Amino acid sequence: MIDTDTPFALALDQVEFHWAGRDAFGLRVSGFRIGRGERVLLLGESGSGKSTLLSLICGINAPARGSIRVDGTEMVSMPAAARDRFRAEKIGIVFQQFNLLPYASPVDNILLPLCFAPDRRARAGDGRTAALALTDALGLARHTMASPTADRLSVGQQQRVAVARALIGAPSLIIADEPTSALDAGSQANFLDLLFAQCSAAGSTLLMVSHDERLAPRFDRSVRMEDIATLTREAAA
Ligand SMILES: Nc1ncnc2c1ncn2[C@@H]1O[C@H](COP(=O)(O)OP(=O)(O)OP(=O)(O)O)[C@@H](O)[C@H]1O
Repeated sequence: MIDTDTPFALALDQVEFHWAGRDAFGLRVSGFRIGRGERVLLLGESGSGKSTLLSLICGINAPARGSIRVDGTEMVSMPAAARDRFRAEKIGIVFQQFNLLPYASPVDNILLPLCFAPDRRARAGDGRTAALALTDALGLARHTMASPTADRLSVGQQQRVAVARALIGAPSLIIADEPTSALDAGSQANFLDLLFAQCSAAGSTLLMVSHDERLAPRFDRSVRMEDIATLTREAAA
């Protein structure tokens, strides 16, 4: 459900970004907004800049100019350390490659963001109990969660641990970069059911990236990269 009292979970205006050393290659977004509680699918071909855009929204990279507001707070003007703390509190991220710590346990992986986010840690309460409640809801067996290290899990199990890590402590914005790409169609539908249910329970807004248009009907709205962003490429040599 969309909360209209606080209009935007995410607002980008006149954003311009260049990768270091690639001045002629840039990504521009004139305006993009997501309402609180919305579930938005971001579609785009490989190389269209989806992951780059997510890195800007998460504050991992900073644009050369423009405004990026999460829950009404401007991220672009923040010093890098403040931006890192803000990201840990406000944004749960499911990375394309999951980025789990291979030699840490599944539970310790899930608890990791809470180390840098005191408000989120307080919301989670007892971290271990919260982590296991999430993984139960995401369909991970307790014996899987008892694995001493995350690298012993299957890809699908790692994916669920990565989602639990993003959701723990109910951050206001969940960013997921192609989290269903390793799943067959039946598992994808089931995974989205679980993800949506957990986002609703946490009151989190969801922005999910995919190149799979068939997922669009499941979302409140789908947006194509080419409709919100312009890529400027270097001239061919
Ligand atoms: N670290 C980097 N340094 C320089 N250029 C980069 C870097 N990361 C990505 N790019 C460039 O940015 C462009 C967009 O890449 P990006 O990964 O954002 O696309 P994408 O839409 O997420 O692709 P995919 O669906 O294949 O993951 C590519 O041309 C790539 O070469």
